[in-house]
Amino acid sequence: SRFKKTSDCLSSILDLYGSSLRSTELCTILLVLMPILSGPHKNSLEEGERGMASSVSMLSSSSSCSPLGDSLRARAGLNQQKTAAALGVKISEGNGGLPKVSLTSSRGSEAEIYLFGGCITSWKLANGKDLLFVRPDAVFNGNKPISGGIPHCFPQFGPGPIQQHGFGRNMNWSLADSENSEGDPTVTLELKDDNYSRSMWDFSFHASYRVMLNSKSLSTVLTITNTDKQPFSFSTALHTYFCASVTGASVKGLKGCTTLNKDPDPSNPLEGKEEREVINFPGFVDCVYLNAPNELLLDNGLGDVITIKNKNWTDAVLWNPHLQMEACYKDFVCVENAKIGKVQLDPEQSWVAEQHISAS
Ligand SMILES: O=P(O)(O)OC[C@H]1O[C@@H](O)[C@H](O)[C@@H](O)[C@@H]1O
Repeated sequence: SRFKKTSDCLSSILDLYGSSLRSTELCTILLVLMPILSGPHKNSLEEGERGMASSVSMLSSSSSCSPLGDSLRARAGLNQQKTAAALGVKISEGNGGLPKVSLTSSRGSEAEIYLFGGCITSWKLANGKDLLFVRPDAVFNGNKPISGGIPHCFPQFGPGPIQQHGFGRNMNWSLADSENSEGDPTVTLELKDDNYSRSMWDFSFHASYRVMLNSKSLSTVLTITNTDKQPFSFSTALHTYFCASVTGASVKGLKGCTTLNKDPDPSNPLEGKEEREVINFPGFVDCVYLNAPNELLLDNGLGDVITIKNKNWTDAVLWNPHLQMEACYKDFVCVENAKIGKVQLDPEQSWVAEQHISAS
């Protein structure tokens, strides 16, 4: 419904699905759209919308992919028996050839997720503004975690016995499912233990990460399930990098929380209490907030106020590296939903946490 001209609709369909359409499917779409383009109602938006709706329903019931699509689907871990990705969900090669899932809402917002690390690297509103930040030193080589967007810290926030922030951000997640509800796409990614994870943390687990894009919000549900025969415990976080002007950025909602301040000594955090209503980023900031409320407000200093709501992410972290990252510290702040205290799971038990970020 956002297209004024049916030809714009057609070119958008081709952009989104061109590489995965069979010629017969393409012909069907053209057959539906041609009468609208050339017929008596060619200037009628209503007719254009109807034409688009029927094309769309055919696309979503399509189940075939081109060879390129098949190889990407395989790399994405997509079950070959399943139908093609849902409307508004596209799998392509991203930076460094890594599989990338692009979400496009019919109301114009967009998001990108790299399966490597299950990392959401971009969340754009309909006006094209990206609210997430990827550091200029980020590498997309499938070895090092992607520095930016929303990396996972799992099964350790850190510091701790295994690598800083755990291994969830440098393993390949797979795309388990995709759907579309009234124009808004949702995908579910999955991660399971393998030899690499077991070399550091010898447990069998299943992680599911549901990502829902709406016109003005991006929501995630993370579910960790113990698939082992013995109990395990973990800590975790969504290490969200937001685009910001660091001199104008501020966070509200943390007054009264117990703080573990890693400044000046990260290995020996100082316990305290947050007294400020509005927290700014005047220099190096690295602080854990225990028992944080389930709603924070981030003014990114760039004209957006972002509401960060959560369920069951009991803690929060603010981080800006200041001069430790001279090249980019002015352009982002991290506001992280976290679970710093260990979650204990018995076999077959699950832990679920939701994050909902929306912009106004
Ligand atoms: O691993 P990254 O993305 O560089 O982030 C590192 C930082 O992540 C923050 O969450 C920690 O509180 C910091 O102590 C740490 O330095």
